[in-house]
This record gives sequence, C-alpha cells and structure tokens, in this order.
Amino acid sequence: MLKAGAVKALGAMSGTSLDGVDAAVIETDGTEILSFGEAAFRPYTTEETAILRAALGKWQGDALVAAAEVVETAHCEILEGFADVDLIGFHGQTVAHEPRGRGTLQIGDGGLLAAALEKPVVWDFRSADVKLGGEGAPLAPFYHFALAKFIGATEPVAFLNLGGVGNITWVDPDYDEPEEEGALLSFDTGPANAPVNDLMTARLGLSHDEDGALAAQGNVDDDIVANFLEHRYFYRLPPKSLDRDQFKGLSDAVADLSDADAAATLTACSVMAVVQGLQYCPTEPTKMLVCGGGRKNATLMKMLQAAMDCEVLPVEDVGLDGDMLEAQAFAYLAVRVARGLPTSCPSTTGVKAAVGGGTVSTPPKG
Ligand SMILES: Nc1ncnc2c1ncn2[C@@H]1O[C@H](COP(=O)(O)OP(=O)(O)OP(=O)(O)O)[C@@H](O)[C@H]1O
Ligand SMILES: CC(=O)N[C@H]1[C@@H]2OC[C@@H](O2)[C@@H](O)[C@@H]1O[C@H](C)C(=O)O
Repeated sequence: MLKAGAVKALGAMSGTSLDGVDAAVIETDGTEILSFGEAAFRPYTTEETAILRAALGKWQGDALVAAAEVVETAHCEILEGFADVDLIGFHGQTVAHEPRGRGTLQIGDGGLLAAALEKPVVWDFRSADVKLGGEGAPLAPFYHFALAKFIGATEPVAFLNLGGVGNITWVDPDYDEPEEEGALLSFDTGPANAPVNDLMTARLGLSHDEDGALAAQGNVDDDIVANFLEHRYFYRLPPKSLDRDQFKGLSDAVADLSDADAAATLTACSVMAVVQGLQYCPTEPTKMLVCGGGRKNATLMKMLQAAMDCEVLPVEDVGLDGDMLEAQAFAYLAVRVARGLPTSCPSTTGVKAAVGGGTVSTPPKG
C-alpha cells in the first residue's frame, strides 16, 4: 500500500530509438508535480541494441525472450542506483504496436523487477487502454497536463516529443482534471528522427545527423514532401498512434537524392507531419514546447519555427528537462495507477472512457 500524500516515484523509459534507458525521479501525489529529483541514462551496448532490434515486430519466440532479458538487466542496473524511492514506473521496450490488430507489446517483466529491486513496480501501462478500444499511446499527455500547470501556463500550450516517432499534446491548463472533455488532445504526429537516423546509418554509418548539420547543407525536395503528406495516416482524425517502423519505406523515396538533400528532405517530412497535425488541435497553441532528442537538431527546430506562427522552444526554456520528460511521465503515471486515477481518456488515446492502465507488482514478502 502506497503511503498517503506526495511520494517519490522513479520512472524508466526505453524509447523507440533503442539507444538506452532513461530514469528519473519526481515527487508527486499523482495530481500535482511537487519537485524533480535525480536522473540517469544507461546506454545499450551495440550488441544489446542488435538484440532489441531483432525483436521488433515479433509477438513471440526466442528473439523476444533474449530482448526481454536485455531490457530487464539494463533496467535493474540503472534502477538499483536510486535510493529512497517509494515506487517505480517501468515502461519497458515497445517491440510491436498494432492497437487495432494484435494489440501492443512492451517487453520486460515488472514482477521480476519488483522482486530484484524490492520496490513496488507499475508496468504494462498500455494494454488496458487498447482492450477498451484505445490506441494505447501516447500516454505522456496526462503528465503534460500536470506540467502545463507546473510551469504556470494560463493559455493553451503544446508539448511536442521528437523521438524516433513524434507525438503532440495540446493542453488547455484552465481545466481542473486532464480527463475533462476539452482539456487535452494528443496523437502521434508521424515519424520524427527515425527516417534521418536510418539514412545516416545506411549511407554514412552514423547514428544520426548531429545538430542537423548535414540537413542544413541540403535542399528540400518539395515533391517528395508533398507525396509523403498524402499518406492516409495524415488524414485520420486523432487520437491516433504509430508503430515505430510504419514509415520505413520513406528512405526509398529519397534514394536518388544526394546525402545532404536526402537529409534535408526527410527532416522536412518530419516537420511537415507536425504542421499537418496542428490543424486538428482545437486552437493554435501559444507555445510549442519541444522535448526528445529532435530538439537538439538545429535544422529541424529552424524548419519547425519557420512553418509555424507560435513560438517553438525546447522545454529547457521553461525550466524542464527534455531528455528525461518521458521517464518522469512514467513515474507520474505509476503514482496515478497506484492511486486508482486514470492515465488516458477519449481525447488522448481514443479509449471509450477514462482508464487507469497498468499492473502493480509488489516484491515478495520475507
Ligand atoms: N545532438 C543531436 N543532433 C541531432 N539529433 C539528435 C541529437 N541528439 C539526439 N538526436 C536525435 O534524437 C534521437 C533520440 O531521441 P529520444 O531519446 O527522444 O528518442 P526515444 O525516446 O528513444 O524515442 P521515442 O520518444 O519515440 O520513444 C536520436 O536517435 C537522434 O536522432
Ligand atoms: C507504442 C509506443 O511505445 N509508442 C511510443 C512511441 O514513441 C513516441 C510515440 O511513439 C508515443 O506514442 C509513445 O511513447 C510516448 C512515451 C507516450 O506514450 O507518450
């Protein structure tokens, strides 16, 4: 049983870029954010990333078992370094996501972590939402709502996460609860860094376009961007979510371009996916607050600002940590689950009614 009032929660996130585990502490009562605590990153080795990659798109089999072991080991290593936490929110690694088909799968056993770390662990955050007709993603929006209050926003703002995939949350901070109709709207915008990463790896043996330096030297092929925006995903009304590799074919579209033009064009595709998505938001946000690795890509940020009327800022400009925001989100959601509060609602995932998704595993006694 979780003690009453504010608790210290530790969240852990292993994102779609497969680069490692982010872990961060926040102090919260499940509604208000009181303070932020320590944070750490545990990178995956090249071998570990290869094992995780081999599990993508799989729903069963040996590749999944091996990948789950990598996830569990990496999480135990990083999480045991945190002292004095009351509970842990463990997202795991998404390997497959078909909310309207086979479901959603995050690997890593929270029960095993609870036993190893001797703490209650909340995990499997997405399945309950999918079972009730939701997309199971994005789940950070309820945390974005709390953050909008924390930074003292008085008008609608948007949080944009640029990871492997992009997702946006439009927040009206005037509401009292995130599940109230009108408070939130969220969805995955489209691919974010993944296409440029894939290009850099295939052509230059690099993991990403550091600071967007290569894209900055190229010219955008507008026809390719226009063709990309014809994809049916962009015509679907939100809430909606993506599987990591749903836009994998995008690299073929730039096959005949130079490295710099290809990087510039793929970067523009990610930007225009966000711009296209903005039309679904109830109002233009006053600020677009950007988290995730893409905020470090100067070319991407410049293109975003050029395509938008509102101010585009990294979340650091309002005092937040853009690298740890998703790990903090799962710490926050863990407390909500433990307290029986909802973690998603019709306007964030399309679920039929507000739901608190997540399994709580407690360490064995004795
Ligand atoms: N300095 C940089 N310059 C350009 N791009 C960068 C930089 N730093 C990080 N990135 C990009 O950000 C990506 C990692 O972003 P992030 O850690 O937010 O992803 P993730 O959390 O794994 O993904 P998701 O949010 O989709 O689960 C890298 O793969 C890279 O493409
Ligand atoms: C199924 C899944 O793991 N989706 C991730 C992914 O990475 C970004 C985007 O796609 C988002 O929908 C989600 O993660 C964040 C943390 C979320 O649920 O809010």
